[in-house]
Amino acid sequence: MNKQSVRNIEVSGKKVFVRVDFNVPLHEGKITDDTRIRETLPTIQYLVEQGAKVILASHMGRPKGQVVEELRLTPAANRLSELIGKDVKKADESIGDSVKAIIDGMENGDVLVLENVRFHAGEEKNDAELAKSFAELADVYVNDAFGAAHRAHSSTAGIAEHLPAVSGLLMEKELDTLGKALSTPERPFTAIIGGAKVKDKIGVIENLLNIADNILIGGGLSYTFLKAQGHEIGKSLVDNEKLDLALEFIQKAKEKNVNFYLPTDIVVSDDFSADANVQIVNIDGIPAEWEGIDIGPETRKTYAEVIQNSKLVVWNGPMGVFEIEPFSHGTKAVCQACADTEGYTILGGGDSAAAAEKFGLADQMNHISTGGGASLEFMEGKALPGVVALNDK
Ligand SMILES: Nc1ncnc2c1ncn2[C@@H]1O[C@H](COP(=O)(O)OP(=O)(O)O)[C@@H](O)[C@H]1O
Ligand SMILES: O=C(OP(=O)(O)O)[C@H](O)COP(=O)(O)O
Repeated sequence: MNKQSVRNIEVSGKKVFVRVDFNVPLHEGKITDDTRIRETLPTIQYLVEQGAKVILASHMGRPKGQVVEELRLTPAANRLSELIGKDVKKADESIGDSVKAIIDGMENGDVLVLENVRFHAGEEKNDAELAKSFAELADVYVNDAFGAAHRAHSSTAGIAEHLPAVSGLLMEKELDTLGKALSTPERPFTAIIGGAKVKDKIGVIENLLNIADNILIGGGLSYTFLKAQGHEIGKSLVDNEKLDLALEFIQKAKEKNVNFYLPTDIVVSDDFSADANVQIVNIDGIPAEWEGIDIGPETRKTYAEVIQNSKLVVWNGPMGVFEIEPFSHGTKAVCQACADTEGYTILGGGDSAAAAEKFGLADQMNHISTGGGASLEFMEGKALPGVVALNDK
């Protein structure tokens, strides 16, 4: 990576503002998955060991510039304290005199979690005044929030104009792993794209057509392609504005000798529930009132074989509605193939990571990215504002 890391600068005795992504899932005030907090521990522990005053800032959810009680960072601070076995202070604000007073009372090696930065409306606008107010709290800026690196906000981009700005260890690991894998991919390189966010994900396929050997399409994304090819897709998820683009991608894949796989059979259902009627049909047999909900057994077999024979696999997005057991088999088969292959496997996207956890296969992936949108934008070849803002080596 051509950006300076926290290991390249002196932090001992310094006030270090660390932007982390503690945007973890919460249910009734309890954290249901603390992966993002655990993944930040190497940076936090490094700074504590170096005797820095560690000031952590994060967003949580999308409070739109208002104080939303349920989106405070208190549960994250408490969880962090348990994980590092050390008292963690928590501020009720993220800027201003009250925060400065807390920081003035910090000893070297102390850790403070600021309040949700998105309680200030300026954060998402990359407001210059807010960025200055964050910068006033510290001597050094560290960005370890890979999950938010695709956002140009005051705490991810603007603040870097005022302080020496370097990457944290998680940021470095994510960029190195994704960067190495995609710049000189081991071949055959297979990309698997699924999930429901058709608009967000279709763009990544364009760049993958330039670098992958095989592209496997599944999940809700499939039906836009199948419809574009003239198949009846019933009530399946579709983005009618992307039909031409879908056809263009299929054509480009042919020109570039990329093997572009679409499902050949589908699990369809007449309702979005576990006790719905279910059928397995080939792609010309989707009944008009039914919905495609998972890839079928033949597709699963084909996809698993491609994955087994790959040297690099990048997977983003489930193959079906895996949350409901009868529709989880496609995602499970792909996940199992990723676990079994000797190739290097990279998994991105919150739901895909949750699926791997659910099937007990998460620890068999080589890298699970903490960024969904961020890893997608990285794969699209876009510059990430939170990285661009850091000091070059
Ligand atoms: N055929 C389908 N129809 C509707 N929803 C689907 C289908 N296949 C998968 N999904 C849904 O897609 C969601 C995940 O999509 P997405 O957010 O794009 O993935 P990720 O979080 O991994 O990036 C899951 O909740 C899953 O139920
Ligand atoms: O959870 C996140 O995004 P992700 O679900 O795409 O990984 C990040 O914390 C960014 O959050 P945002 O999409 O509200 O800017």
